[in-house]
Amino acid sequence: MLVVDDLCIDAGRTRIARHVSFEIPDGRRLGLLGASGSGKSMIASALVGALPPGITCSGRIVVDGHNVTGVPTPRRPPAARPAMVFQDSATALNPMVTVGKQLRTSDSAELLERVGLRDARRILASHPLELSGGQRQRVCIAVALARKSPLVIADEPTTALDVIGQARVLDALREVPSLLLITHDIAVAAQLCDHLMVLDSGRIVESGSTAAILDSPRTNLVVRMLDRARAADPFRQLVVP
Ligand SMILES: Nc1ncnc2c1ncn2[C@@H]1O[C@H](COP(=O)(O)OP(=O)(O)OP(=O)(O)O)[C@@H](O)[C@H]1O
Repeated sequence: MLVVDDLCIDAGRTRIARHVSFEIPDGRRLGLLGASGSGKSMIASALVGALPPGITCSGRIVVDGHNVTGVPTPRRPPAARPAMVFQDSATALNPMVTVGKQLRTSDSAELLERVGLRDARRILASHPLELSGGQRQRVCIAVALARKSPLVIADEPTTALDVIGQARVLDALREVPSLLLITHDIAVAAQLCDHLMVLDSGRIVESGSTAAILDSPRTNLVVRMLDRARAADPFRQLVVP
């Protein structure tokens, strides 16, 4: 269980996140939505204690009963270490170490298969920069799954993928115990998440069950997101998972 209480994130005098509070009870899949620059990735970084230098936070982040505000993941008790899929797969992996060595698990081929990577032997022997962006993105997801953490935080995990790759990754993420999915795409969030939370300029402007938000959005921002998603792909229904 994750509890975030009154989280504020600041870059000097600029406030990036404003009094953000939410919970992820065990078993929940929460989608964090918002336009580019609204503060989604910064909130994710705060949750794993990895804010960039010069960025500060206040408030409280509690994971599995431990107050871990500002504490980097490796220094936390094991139960309070969410697995993180960072947005930039090129920098998230160590370029000098093969995928196989970074996955470090006996079921690595099966994990790669689960995220839609079939050529497991070649990929395990490759260094990250020998892979395509979409392959690297799926390796990052496999690395997060390998941690077997009760909570996975995935920041835009499907942006480099085609629709088939995207579906495989969403299926794999459906299996994790609890999930925070960060995305600007309400159609992706609606496919995977039972609850949604919408951020505008660092402030939560709407939150609730996916069904309630799709049925009766309360803000113009969400109405516009839904209109855009339906116009972009009229064949895909926005359905409640
Ligand atoms: N290192 C930094 N120093 C100062 N400000 C930063 C830094 N990194 C990001 N910001 C600012 O913080 C705000 C939130 O950025 P963030 O990356 O969290 O947005 P986001 O919602 O994840 O956007 P995107 O969907 O484009 O990834 C932006 O205004 C950005 O300019």
